[in-house]
Amino acid sequence: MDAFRLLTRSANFKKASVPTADSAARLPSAGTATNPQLFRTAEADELESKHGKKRKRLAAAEDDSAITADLDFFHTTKRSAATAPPTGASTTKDDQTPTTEQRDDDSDEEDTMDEVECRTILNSHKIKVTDLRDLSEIQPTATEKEKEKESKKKKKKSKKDKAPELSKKEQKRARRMFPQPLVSFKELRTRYKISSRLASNVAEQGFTMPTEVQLSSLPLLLGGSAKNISEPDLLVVAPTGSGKTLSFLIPVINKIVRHHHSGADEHGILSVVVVPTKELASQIVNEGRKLVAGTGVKITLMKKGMRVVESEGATANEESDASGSEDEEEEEEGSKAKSQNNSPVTKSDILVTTPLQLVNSLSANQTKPVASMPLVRSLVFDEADVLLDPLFREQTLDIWRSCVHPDLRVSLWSATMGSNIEELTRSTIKERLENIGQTSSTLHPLVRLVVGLKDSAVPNIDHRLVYAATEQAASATDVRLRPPFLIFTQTIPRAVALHSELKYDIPAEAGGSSRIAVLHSDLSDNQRSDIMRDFRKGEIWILVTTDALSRGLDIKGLNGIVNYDIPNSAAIYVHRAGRTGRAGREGGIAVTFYTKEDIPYVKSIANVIDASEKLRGTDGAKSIQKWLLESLPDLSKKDKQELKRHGVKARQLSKQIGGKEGKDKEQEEREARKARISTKSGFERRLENKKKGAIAASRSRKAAVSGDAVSDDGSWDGLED
Ligand SMILES: Nc1ncnc2c1ncn2[C@@H]1O[C@H](COP(=O)(O)OP(=O)(O)OP(=O)(O)O)[C@@H](O)[C@H]1O
Repeated sequence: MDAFRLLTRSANFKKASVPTADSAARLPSAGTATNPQLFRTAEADELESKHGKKRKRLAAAEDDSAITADLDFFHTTKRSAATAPPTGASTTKDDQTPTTEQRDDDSDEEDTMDEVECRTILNSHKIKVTDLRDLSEIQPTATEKEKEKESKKKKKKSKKDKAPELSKKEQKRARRMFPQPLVSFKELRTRYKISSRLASNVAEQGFTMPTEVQLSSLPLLLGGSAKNISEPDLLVVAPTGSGKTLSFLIPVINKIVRHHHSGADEHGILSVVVVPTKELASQIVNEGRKLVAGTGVKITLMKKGMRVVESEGATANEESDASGSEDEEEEEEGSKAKSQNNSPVTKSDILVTTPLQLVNSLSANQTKPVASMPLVRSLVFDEADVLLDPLFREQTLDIWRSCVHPDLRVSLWSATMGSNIEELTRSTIKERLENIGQTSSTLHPLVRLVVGLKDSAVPNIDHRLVYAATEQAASATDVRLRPPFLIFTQTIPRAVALHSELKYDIPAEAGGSSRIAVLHSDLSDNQRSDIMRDFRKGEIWILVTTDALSRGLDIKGLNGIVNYDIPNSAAIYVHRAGRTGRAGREGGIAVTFYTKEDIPYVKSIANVIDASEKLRGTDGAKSIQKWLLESLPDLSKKDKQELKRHGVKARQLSKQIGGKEGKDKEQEEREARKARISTKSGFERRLENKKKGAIAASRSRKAAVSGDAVSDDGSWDGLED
């Protein structure tokens, strides 16, 4: 396929190919205001503004219920007078001076919704909250009633005294929860009494209304919304780009502020956030730093060689000074320079890490048993399904088990979650408690929160499934993509090959090859972070990558993604596509090319696209036609697993290039030819080669006549002996 022609159609500065002002204004990169909520009804709007209005009287700030209010995606918003922290506020002591919000502390006390209102709002936002405890623990009174009924029946009909059994429907109903939704960020302070400094840091982000996952998870995690429910362990499935990061960071930070204020003489890591990639870890640390400013809470990115707990042989004077600066870089540099054993124990409250880095640190690079982290109260697994996938599972569970505090709460977050994760979570919670000698009666609830349709792509982006017959077949499509965008391939060699094929095609007037880069896990950490920095800054327009960047990466102005190779599973499609259309932004495009080798694997992706288009509710313009869905073959479970593990077979060869010893040169060349990604057909290349050959032959003939030797490529080869 003529990939570059397709990929850069809008990077070409010819007039005709530049998108119109209208279409450009709709693009994520235009940074226009948007409503970050994906699902809502007029009924919910009415209820939310009714409850919002009560607060408006008390809080002198902007109206939360305005759907069209400007969002500031580029962080140019200045702290407003109403939300600004007091001048000269201490950077370590929080909540010293009363702010507007503090004075409004009691404002929401009586503004409690009834269950019908809560239910209406949650349903309208497609939010489903389920208590996963045993039924007897959830509604002892209901079962008591059932028992009574049963015994009456028994008397009448003289039946055996059996335990009551609820129908599946009744069980589902009994498990449903309707926590009071958070209709505005100001409620964080007024109803949930979070730290005033944290509340003003949230306000400073300029967000006008909570997204679905925020409005439902924050009340659960901050407590006080669901009757008789203490802070639960939480399993969250919510769309990509829906603001899950803020949802877990706010409660984690608030808990630490409270802990600091409680006067507890404990210093060390209190919360751990585990994520699958370094890029995501550093992105979360950046988000976290905005939220912890001035709260006295410290958030740190896990780095190689960092020590996170006191291990045998470490002495107190090896610890870094608690009064030391907040400058993370300084500390990170310091820890890099020293070997792990004599480097100081990191003084941080929140650690953000990939599983392997933390396990290596806790086990002296896996030479000792994994040390425990006795103070950790909050453990967050972001992209939990991949963390609990066999690839990372053991490391993730090691970290979980190493958190031995009895009050530990765990939360698992992702846009996709296999059914096995729920069971694994349940059993690990029980096992951990048994290991630390707690009985199951001390179990707190495990709650599941689902926003929208489980495992589906966001409804606010356009999907294109493009058939390209073979990789070399030219494809005529009307897909327009405007940088910045990401291109995903199945393997590292394919990403490298595609990058080499495309890099010289960017016109010099557009910045040439510096506008395109390739990022994958074989690059060094520094190379990866430099590339990410330049991509975020807009210096790189097109980034070719593997699934290393398919999860979590948040670049608000990303206009689209291209699946140059189809994803290995429907879940990966959801995550790759979800790199665009963040926080409800419209205009993003996800293009997926498929060749005839891919046909057996396309159906699950077509199904995801179909579901997302149904969710959007638009009639007409559907990219997946019914006939296509019906004609695509279904994949067996075994084949699905095989695909997930190894990708499309036809592209596996490229993984092996240069990887096997003892291969003869000819074989390697043959494989390299297969791995090469070409924007020209084999026929075109053969023609070109013939032409080159003819020119070279003619030159050699001329040279022979004049007595000179010229090689095939026209360079001087010297005189023959
Ligand atoms: N209430 C809000 N209003 C507007 N934008 C928001 C809001 N909350 C978060 N955002 C922004 O939305 C973007 C996506 O947030 P985030 O990265 O947390 O998504 P996510 O749900 O973790 O996505 P993914 O599943 O892809 O990791 C971020 O740029 C964030 O700043």
